[in-house]
Amino acid sequence: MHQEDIDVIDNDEPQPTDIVVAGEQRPDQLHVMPVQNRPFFPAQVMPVLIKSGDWIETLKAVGETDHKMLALFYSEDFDHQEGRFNPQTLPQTGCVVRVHQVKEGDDGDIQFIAEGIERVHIDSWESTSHPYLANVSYPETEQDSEGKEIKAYAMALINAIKELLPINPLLSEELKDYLNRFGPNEPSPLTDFGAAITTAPGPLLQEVVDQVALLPRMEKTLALLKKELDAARLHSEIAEEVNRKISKHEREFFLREQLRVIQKELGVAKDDKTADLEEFNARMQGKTLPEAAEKKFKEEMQKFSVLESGSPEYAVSRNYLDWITQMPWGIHSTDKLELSQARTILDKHHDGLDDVKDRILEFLALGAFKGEISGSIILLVGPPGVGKTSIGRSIAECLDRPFYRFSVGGMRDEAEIKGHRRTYIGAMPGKLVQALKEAEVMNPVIMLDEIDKMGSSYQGDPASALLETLDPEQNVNFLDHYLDLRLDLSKVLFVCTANTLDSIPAPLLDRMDVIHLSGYLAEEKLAIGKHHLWPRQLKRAGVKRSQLKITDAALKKVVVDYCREAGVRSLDKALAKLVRKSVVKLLQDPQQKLSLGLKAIPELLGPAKFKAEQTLCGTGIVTGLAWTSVGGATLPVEANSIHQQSRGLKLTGQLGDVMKESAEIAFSFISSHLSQYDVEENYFDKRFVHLHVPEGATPKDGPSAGITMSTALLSLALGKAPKKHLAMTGEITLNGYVLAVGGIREKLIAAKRQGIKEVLLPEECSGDYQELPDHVKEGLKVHFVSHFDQVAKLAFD
Ligand SMILES: Nc1ncnc2c1ncn2[C@@H]1O[C@H](COP(=O)(O)OP(=O)(O)OP(=O)(O)O)[C@@H](O)[C@H]1O
Repeated sequence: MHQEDIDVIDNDEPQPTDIVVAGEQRPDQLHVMPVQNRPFFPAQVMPVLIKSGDWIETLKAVGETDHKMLALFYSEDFDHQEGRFNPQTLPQTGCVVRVHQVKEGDDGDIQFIAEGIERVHIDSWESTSHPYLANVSYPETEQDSEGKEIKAYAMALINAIKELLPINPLLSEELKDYLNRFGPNEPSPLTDFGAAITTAPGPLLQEVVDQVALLPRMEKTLALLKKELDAARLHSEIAEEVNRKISKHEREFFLREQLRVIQKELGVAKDDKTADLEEFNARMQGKTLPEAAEKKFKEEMQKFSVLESGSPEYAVSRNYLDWITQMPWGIHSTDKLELSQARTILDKHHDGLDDVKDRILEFLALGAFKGEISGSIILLVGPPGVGKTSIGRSIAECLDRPFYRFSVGGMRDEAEIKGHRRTYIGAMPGKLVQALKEAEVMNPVIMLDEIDKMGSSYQGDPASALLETLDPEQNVNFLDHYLDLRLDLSKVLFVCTANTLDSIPAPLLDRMDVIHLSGYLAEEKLAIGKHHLWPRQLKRAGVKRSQLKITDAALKKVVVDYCREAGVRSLDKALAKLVRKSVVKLLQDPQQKLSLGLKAIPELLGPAKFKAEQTLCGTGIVTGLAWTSVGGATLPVEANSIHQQSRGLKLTGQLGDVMKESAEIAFSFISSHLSQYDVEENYFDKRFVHLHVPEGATPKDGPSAGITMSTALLSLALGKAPKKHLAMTGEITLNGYVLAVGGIREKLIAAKRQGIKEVLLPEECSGDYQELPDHVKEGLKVHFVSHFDQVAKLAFD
């Protein structure tokens, strides 16, 4: 601001010699000027700024006087801009000041230095417009500085001011000015000075100005100073706290930065991006990439190197490079194709399963002959717990390849096989890429579990994606959407597992070498339990073989009375339970040696779940054989005549459509051929027959109970029970021909489990039967039939 001195007014700096001793010069008339914000105190020397040019008149008038004095009055509602005020609203007491150094700025502001002298009262007004002039009087302040109370207050005031000084360093300047003008023992100026340095609001300060009497003034000032002190203390505490917090953060930041710089200087660490780039390059050492992949990798590295590390693109690119560089490009494990060793490995992990092992050895032999295993997919089908997964694992061990297993059961999204496109947030490669990454070679054994339970949804059909993946013609160029690169999967050996073939899409099934694993016989389970499951359970529990034993008879009891399912999983669980319960006993006396005998089994496992053979038998009751995805089962069929009022057939037992039709065919055939079997021709004409297949709650379907239902109806008509310990399976036609059915092996195993001695099978199944291992055939008398006449003969003669 350009400032221009106004020559009419004395421009001297206020000098100590200018001090006006009260009473020395007391004009009766003074010009009056209001001040905003806070009142002026007699002990102050302060610049005063006025925004309106109108007041220059007043200041000029003051300049023309000898004394150069002006009365400043505090006015709450005075507006400098407007320049006017209501003289009636001024407080009672103001302050006489001497005016120095009046300066007028370009923008109309006026500034002068006011040196406070003493209190003043307005008695009457001479002029209530510019320049304002009033008749004034000067209230007397008693000067009893020796009074005890006053001295005490003065001390208290000095102490409070002293305390304020270090908290607000600006005050030290003001104190210096004050001490230049007054001695430390002048209580009135001291009191005014004390009030002036507080930040109390204007009205409170005016109360101090109005208070002419010294003692109450000191009291008021002391209260204001104490308040100021409290506020100042709180303020400094807060400031300190904030500083402490900030400085802690700053300290950490600086230390970290220093550490980073030092590490960089020492070559201990690089910045993240450089480290990543080096890591990615290092990972690619020794890998042979196809040309397209190499190009893509280089492009992506180039892009990554210029990306800002905070950008979202950076994270996407880094993730992509992370995946690409972890792929085992060009790395293959060398197959071990020694058949004798393979046999040893298979035998080590699996009891029985000779036919399965033979098939696998044939498969490996073919590989050995060709020099490599490629182009075939093995499908292991069988009920749960028969060792499909562990056979798969053993194949990998035989070949000395890494093994990776994942379940495709319930998979509904094609992207799980082929990956998501990179544009999606959180995109990931498909399972096969993940498998290769994990296996670290391009030719692992990958097991796809539960291939029969794959779903499909609007997100695509994973079965079709799998078709492409497994097809040796196509998987040389398998494309994962995330990597967007062609991978050669033709060297991977895929082993799939399923419980049933029915739900596997035909084109997929077509590409696979199917190996059946049917359920185990009791003797096989016994051997598996003894040689594999029991030792494994002991090992898991950390129990020595010598500490806990199980007799063969006890193990057999567990197999026969507690675990009759096709696989050995529940046997494994039962053995685990035996070990668990025995460990509790061993803990009580670690030295003792336990041997679990026949008696211990019900004690530890509870009552037997299966009772001794109780095949239903009698007139109208025939045992059939069924196949389910969890193994074979015996299936009794009951026929009964309810009344003789009308002809009719009622079917119960949760039968499916095919089975219902099969029952009707059986009924039609038997009723139309009764005379052939020495029963009166119209036996069924006036009989209402009920055919039931227990267990009623289990849904059943399929045509394979055709001859069983026919035999049950014939037995009813003949009034004669069929041979005991006989079971049968076969579809029947309307003319009594017996057609082939599936699952012969499982059905025979189930028959043996139930103590069946004789079985009737369709003639067409004799081929399947011949292929069965001897131990399955052993102990069963099998008859092959092609027409129901033979069935009737064998069942009732
Ligand atoms: N023949 C066998 N000899 C030794 N152990 C066996 C044999 N068959 C199965 N087991 C054991 O039984 C357990 C269950 O086998 P596994 O998990 O391979 O069954 P799975 O057929 O794959 O069943 P799921 O269809 O339910 O996956 C495994 O611990 C396995 O080692």
